[in-house]
Amino acid sequence: MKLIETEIEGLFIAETTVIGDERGTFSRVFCQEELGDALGDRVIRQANVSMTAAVGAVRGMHFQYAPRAETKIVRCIEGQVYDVAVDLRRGSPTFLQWHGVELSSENGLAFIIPEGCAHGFQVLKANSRLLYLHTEFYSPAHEGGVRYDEPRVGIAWPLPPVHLSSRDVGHPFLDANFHGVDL
Ligand SMILES: Cc1cn([C@H]2C[C@H](O)[C@@H](COP(=O)(O)OP(=O)(O)O[C@H]3O[C@H](C)C(=O)[C@H](O)[C@H]3O)O2)c(=O)[nH]c1=O
Repeated sequence: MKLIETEIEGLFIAETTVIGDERGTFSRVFCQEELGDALGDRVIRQANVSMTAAVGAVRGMHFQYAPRAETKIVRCIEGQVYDVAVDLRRGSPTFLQWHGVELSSENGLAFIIPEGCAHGFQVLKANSRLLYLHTEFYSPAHEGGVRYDEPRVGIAWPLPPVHLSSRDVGHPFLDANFHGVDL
C-alpha cells in the first residue's frame, strides 16, 4: 500500500496493489505497518459496512468529538462514490477546507481521515458499499455533524445531493463563532 499526502495534514489517500491472475484478483485492504505513517500507534477498534442505493445520495458529514475522536479509513468495496473530508480542527492552517476523492471497487483507493475531520460521501454508482475502519468505538454521545451544504465549507458535490437522513439534514449550520473542535 502506498500513502499519498493531501494538502490537509494527516489526511491521506492510500493506493492498493491489486494482484491479478487467471482466477481473478487479490489485494491487501489494511496493513498496520504499511499505513504506519498515517496511523502511528493508533489501532483499529471497529469496522463497519454501509450500502447506499440511490445515485446522488449523500451520507455525512460525520465526526466524533474528543475524547472519542477517531481516525477513519474508508474504502469503496462495491460501486463508486465521491468521498469528502473537511478539516474542523481549531487552529489548523486548513481549517474548514475540504478534500474530495473518487473511491471505487475499481480504483481500490482508501481515504484516511484523521481526528477532527468530518467525513461524508456521495454515491456515483447505485448500491455502493463502503468499508469503514475506525480507531475509536462508536460513541453516540460524542457524535458531531456538519451540514453537507455548509456555506463556510462549500463542498462541490458532483451531483445534486439527494436521500439524506433526517439526522444529516438536521445538522446546524456553523455560526461565525465556530472556530473549530479541540482534540
Ligand atoms: C457508526 C454506527 C452507527 N450505528 C447506527 C446508528 C444509526 O441508527 C445507524 C446509521 O448510523 P448513521 O446514520 O450515523 O450512519 P451513516 O450516516 O451511514 O454514517 C456512516 O457514513 C458517514 C459518512 C460516516 O462517516 C460514518 O462514520 C458512517 O457510520 O447505525 C451503529 O449502530 N453503530 C455504529 O458504529
